[in-house]
Amino acid sequence: MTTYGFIGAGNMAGAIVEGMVAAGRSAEVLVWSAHGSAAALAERTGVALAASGPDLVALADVVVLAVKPHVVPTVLAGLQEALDAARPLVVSVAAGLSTSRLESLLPDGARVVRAMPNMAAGVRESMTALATGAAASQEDLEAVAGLMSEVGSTMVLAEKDFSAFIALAGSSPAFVFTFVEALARAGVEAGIPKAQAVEIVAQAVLGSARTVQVEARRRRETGQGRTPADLVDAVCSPGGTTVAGVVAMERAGFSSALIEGARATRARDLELS
Ligand SMILES: NC(=O)C1=CN([C@@H]2O[C@H](COP(=O)(O)OP(=O)(O)OC[C@H]3O[C@@H](n4cnc5c(N)ncnc54)[C@H](OP(=O)(O)O)[C@@H]3O)[C@@H](O)[C@H]2O)C=CC1
Ligand SMILES: O=C(O)[C@@H]1CCC=N1
Repeated sequence: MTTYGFIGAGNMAGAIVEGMVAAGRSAEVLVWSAHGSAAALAERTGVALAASGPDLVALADVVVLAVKPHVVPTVLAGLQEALDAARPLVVSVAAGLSTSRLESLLPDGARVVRAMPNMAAGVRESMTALATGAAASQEDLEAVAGLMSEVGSTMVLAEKDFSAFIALAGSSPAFVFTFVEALARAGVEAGIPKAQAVEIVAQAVLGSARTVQVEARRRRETGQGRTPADLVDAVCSPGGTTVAGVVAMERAGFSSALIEGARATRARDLELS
């Protein structure tokens, strides 16, 4: 059994750990953080809490760094001795930190895999990108894919594309949550209670996403599936309600706003690195 040790237990580690617990793999998880959030996560989910960072490193086969990017150098500086002794596989989910930057902060020859998950890991629907560092093997990649595929879909991605990926998947749940909140507010304006409006919009988003996936699969397999643009056309009856809404949304800059959001996210990731 592989033991996955999480350093940092905030939003992202919390989502992955909750996904692992939902997958029945809580026995493989160990957590630690500096100021009490790991203790709270362990209490909430029943996973084991390490006594200290060095203890976690000594016990884990795979150490997952889930602290903010600017905290990673300090955390690794405090763990050098333990990392050098145990030589675990190190996984980072931090935005903006390349595998080569991570390797420069670790003992020589450290095996590093970079992962970019998203918050949907908590419901086992993350979209996670993976890239290996210079010393990591195919087996190392498979160990991390084994962890992340328990909490959603995974894809191996060239590291140069991670900034774009963060815009499309790592950060995009916040774009979608903003969309849900805004559309639900429109429902409230029209007289629907907020909780009911959120439930309605969430199911509409879920169903739309599933439709895109099913059509994309059909397109791959048979060449017949519809693209997202085809699906927009399928909902827009000529002279109907939807096209009136889509035209008004585009007049207000909906597509441009999303593209600008993705560009700013990508630019910020490049800036962090
Ligand atoms: N949030 C998201 O949707 C996503 C986040 N990420 C990446 O995940 C990483 C974590 O982000 P997120 O979970 O949102 O951040 P949070 O602020 O929610 O969590 C950060 C965690 O770091 C811990 N921490 C802070 N300082 C130290 C320290 N010196 N030693 C050990 N642990 C420490 C905190 O615990 P304590 O206070 O107890 O020390 C806390 O549990 C980031 O690098 C981010 O780029 C990647 C994809 C998506
Ligand atoms: O906002 C951030 O920097 C992190 C990385 C991806 C999602 N949250």
